Amino acid sequence: MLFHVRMDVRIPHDMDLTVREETVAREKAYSQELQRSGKWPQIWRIVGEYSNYSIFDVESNDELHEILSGLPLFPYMDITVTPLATHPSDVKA
Ligand SMILES: O=C(O)C[C@H]1C=CC(=O)O1
Repeated sequence: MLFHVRMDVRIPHDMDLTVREETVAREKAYSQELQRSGKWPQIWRIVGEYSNYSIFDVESNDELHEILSGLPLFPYMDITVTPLATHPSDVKA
């Protein structure tokens, strides 16, 4: 199942710098492990924003929720999930 996910990062300005750097480093490692596994095949920075558009390829809504809620930055993100279906005009389908 494919999902389009928008993540808007909203780290509080008063967060301790060391905690912020450690959390962002853990986020990067978590994300890259999922990218290597194939569960998170695409991630794109949205120009001019601390936000990304991502594609997830997972087995279920529950799996996606588990992945997203495990993001170290999850408490500091607004997340919008859009389920994707095959388009009838897609030449690859
Ligand atoms: O920077 C972001 O867009 C937030 C987050 C998603 C993956 C990652 O490494 O950081």
